[in-house]
Amino acid sequence: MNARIVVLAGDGIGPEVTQEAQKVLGAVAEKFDHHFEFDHQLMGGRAIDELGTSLPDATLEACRTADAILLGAVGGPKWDNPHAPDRPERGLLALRKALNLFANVRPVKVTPQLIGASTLKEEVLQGVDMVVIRELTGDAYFGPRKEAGEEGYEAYDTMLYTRPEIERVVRLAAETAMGRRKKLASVDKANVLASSRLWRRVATQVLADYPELEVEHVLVDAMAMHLIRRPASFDVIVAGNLFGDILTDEASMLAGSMGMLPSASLGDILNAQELPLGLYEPIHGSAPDIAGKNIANPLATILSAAMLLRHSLGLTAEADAVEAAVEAVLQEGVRTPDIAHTGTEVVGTQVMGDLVVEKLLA
Ligand SMILES: NC(=O)C1=CN([C@@H]2O[C@H](COP(=O)(O)OP(=O)(O)OC[C@H]3O[C@@H](n4cnc5c(N)ncnc54)[C@H](O)[C@@H]3O)[C@@H](O)[C@H]2O)C=CC1
Ligand SMILES: CC(C)CC(=O)C(=O)O
Ligand SMILES: [Mg+2]
Repeated sequence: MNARIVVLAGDGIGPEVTQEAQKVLGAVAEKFDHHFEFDHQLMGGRAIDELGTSLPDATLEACRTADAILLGAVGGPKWDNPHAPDRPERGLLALRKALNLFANVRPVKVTPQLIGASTLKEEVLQGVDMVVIRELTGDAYFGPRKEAGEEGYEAYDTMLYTRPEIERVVRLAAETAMGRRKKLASVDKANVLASSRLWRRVATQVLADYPELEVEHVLVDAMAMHLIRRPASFDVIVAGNLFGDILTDEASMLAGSMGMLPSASLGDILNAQELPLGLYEPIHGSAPDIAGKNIANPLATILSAAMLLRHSLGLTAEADAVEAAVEAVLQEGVRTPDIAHTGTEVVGTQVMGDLVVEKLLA
């Protein structure tokens, strides 16, 4: 097949990890006889530096007309001034909103080979296999906000959810759970927040259509605890934007590292007539502390590329092949520093990408 994939490398380790994922996609094209065009576009901090805006019009247009989008990460201390007219993260939020990518699907799976890389006990990690669906275009990230002035007296963000925004993401989560182990946990803070009380009411109404599902409503603070106490008991978790963002960084440590969790940001896939345009990115940020050192783990981005193949290009065998190649490399005991443990061989970002390609083409 022919496909145009927009690559938004971004800032920090973004270019390092997307380079490896592109290498793997190139190998997929070679092995399975596809033609992938990689269309590199500016977004985030580099776009602010070069074009004065975090989401240039040309980037948005290239994304709208692409078959799929692969993103590294944006942001960094260089752009942290609260009084600057634009911020790298704003471009990413605007892109998600403009493409109506309201569901961020974050699978969390514990690979047996990585249990030794975790600080958690083996009996807690055995059998962990969940999907967190994080609402992506609402909540405090998009509600009315006021930045503190120079005097720093007052600032606010507004947690705002509407009924349709909750309905569509909970329905997507319910359908996902129906195709899995039929268990769904909905996360909120309904004891305190009005937006969470609406979330719980709407979720309860939507889930009444799914009597086969085993449903639990969990307060977010308790969820932070349950995630590391009984992670294997969760199948699908649905949460608002802010809670889902925080809980998945926590959940990444079940898989061993932030460098291991991929994600797909999707729109209305339940009613789509054709393969959906999606944005695929690791859950981590631009990791300025390790940028430029060739030590970032590219596997989250490579696994995001596998999700891209599966969801936006419909290439299931190819996606499976990428995931199998990643597993084969881990099986051989090769690790980037973030997932290294006793008895493993430590390699850099580029070698890790090369080894995945080697396994894929073997
Ligand atoms: N989607 C995006 O573009 C996101 C951007 N950010 C931005 O990234 C910047 C840094 O944020 P942080 O809070 O430091 O979060 P971060 O996710 O970039 O890093 C957190 C920690 O995890 C480590 N880490 C992250 N990815 C890794 C990888 N692939 N391999 C090995 N170690 C990895 C980092 O070295 C750091 O110690 C900020 O400007 C933030 O706004 C943060 C999250 C998401
Ligand atoms: C950079 C932020 C907009 C979001 C974030 O942390 C994420 O998408 O995981
Ligand atoms: Mg995050």
